[in-house]
Amino acid sequence: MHILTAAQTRAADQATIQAERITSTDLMERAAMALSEWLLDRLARQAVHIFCGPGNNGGDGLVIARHLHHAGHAVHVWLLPANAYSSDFTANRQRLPADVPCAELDVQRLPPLPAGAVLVDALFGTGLTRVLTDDAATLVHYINQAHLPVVAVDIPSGLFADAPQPADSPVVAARFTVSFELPKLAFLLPQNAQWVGEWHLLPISLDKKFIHNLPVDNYFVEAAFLRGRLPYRGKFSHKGTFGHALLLAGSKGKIGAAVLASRACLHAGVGLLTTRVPAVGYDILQTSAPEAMTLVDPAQDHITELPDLKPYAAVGIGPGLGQDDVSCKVLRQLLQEATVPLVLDADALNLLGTHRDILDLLPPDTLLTPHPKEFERLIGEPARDDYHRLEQFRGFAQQRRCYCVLKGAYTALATPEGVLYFNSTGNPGMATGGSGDVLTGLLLALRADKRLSALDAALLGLYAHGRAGDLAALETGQAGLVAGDIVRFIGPALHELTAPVLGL
Ligand SMILES: NC(=O)C1=CN([C@@H]2O[C@H](COP(=O)(O)OP(=O)(O)OC[C@H]3O[C@@H](n4cnc5c(N)ncnc54)[C@H](O)[C@@H]3O)[C@@H](O)[C@H]2O)[C@@H](O)CC1
Ligand SMILES: [K+]
Repeated sequence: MHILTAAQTRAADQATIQAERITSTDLMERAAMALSEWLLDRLARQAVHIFCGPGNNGGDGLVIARHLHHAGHAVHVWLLPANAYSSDFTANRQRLPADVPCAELDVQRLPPLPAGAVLVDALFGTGLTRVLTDDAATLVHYINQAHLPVVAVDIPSGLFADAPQPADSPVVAARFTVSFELPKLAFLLPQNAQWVGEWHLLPISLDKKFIHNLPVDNYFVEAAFLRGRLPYRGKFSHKGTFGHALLLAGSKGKIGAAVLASRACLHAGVGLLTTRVPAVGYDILQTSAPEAMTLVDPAQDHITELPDLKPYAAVGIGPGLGQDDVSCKVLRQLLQEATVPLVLDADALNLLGTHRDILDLLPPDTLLTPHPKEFERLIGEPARDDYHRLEQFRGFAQQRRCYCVLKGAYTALATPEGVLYFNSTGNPGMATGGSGDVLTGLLLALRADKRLSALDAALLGLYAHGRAGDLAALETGQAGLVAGDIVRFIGPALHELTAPVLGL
């Protein structure tokens, strides 16, 4: 899915209106009708108070009021006085049945809101041009202080759709944000979670061809986006078809990371896996991941030597590696000698952050998987806010010609071309030790598969990781989920993504 800017969203609305030969009032009716049905599916008998601004967001609110009223709900409409109103607002103001209570708000004397009411925020949408002040700001504070559930229409009022805003800007804190057709960048950033709440998208048949041709820097990745990218396993496949991967992982006390990454790699369909561990890990790995071949380092507690790289189709390094100087030498040597795809995680990234000269050795198309703290160490500069972090992240991948993953609720992938892909799967249960090691193993398996491009391997890996976590949580609950549960569901998650034979 494309993630559009506010300006592109307006253009897509206009293109749809022209292509379908409908009016903007018709499109508003379609959008607000969909939202009314979304509300009707969830409302019990609560009174609904709808706050309408002067533009088309307010127009949506008026249409919703009409539909809820016709469905037999008690609806109250509150209008924010303004000097001018949009034509679709005015048209729908006139269509509001006379028996729906509708009043202009006097911000000096705001009415008490009844306990148990549901509030609909239709004050401002994507037409917001500046931070809210004066009456609009007073109204936002009043809504937030009511401590009643708020459903925001399209976007919480006061929130910019795709740009940072000054601290302390008044923004409605919604429990639900219900938007149309495509997600907005603002919904994906942790700093906005307090306002956006749980967001939902309703399809309104915007012009697909127009949207497809719009140049965008950001995508939201759902299953449909990945359809056909993971080829089926042909009847005459053999181990060599899926590649032989090498994993360098583990140090004393952190052999579990090597085990989890190895098991994830095996369950993601790698042809063969060799795992390099220090001697302390030999028995543990042989016992807990017997399908992996174990290549023991001469040292007891840390990896100190790089094995011959010739047999391998891809190499992963980092989980539980430790940050010993000798291991750093191994990393340096790997970056200098490798001619196959690399996956770098955890301590490998921390070592890059503390020995910044090795960053220049990163081969093109290397896949790095930092979480925000590791990313900050990697670039050596804290981010001002989530938007700034995204731009640092995009810039890093472009400058280093690498694929970089930024782990979080909507894990993002940045490409060497500077495009961002936000993953849609996963749940808070996955915020648990070892789930990053699982991701590394999974990505390593997909990078060893020569049938996949670097981009497809990364996108499929991120999606399958989150999906495996979602499937696991159905069984364990989120709190009960441990990284090993994610491993168990990698197979089913990849199976869902696999292209059918002959693409039919
Ligand atoms: N364009 C379309 O065809 C559709 C639009 N839709 C709705 O229309 C919304 C966008 O409507 P508009 O473009 O009219 O914009 P909005 O309704 O978001 O806001 C525009 C109004 O707010 C005022 N305004 C902007 N910033 C302000 C500020 N900081 N303080 C006070 N006033 C401010 C403007 O002067 C204007 O009167 C979407 O978010 C969505 O809810 C939907 O009905 C779907 C179809
Ligand atoms: K709104």
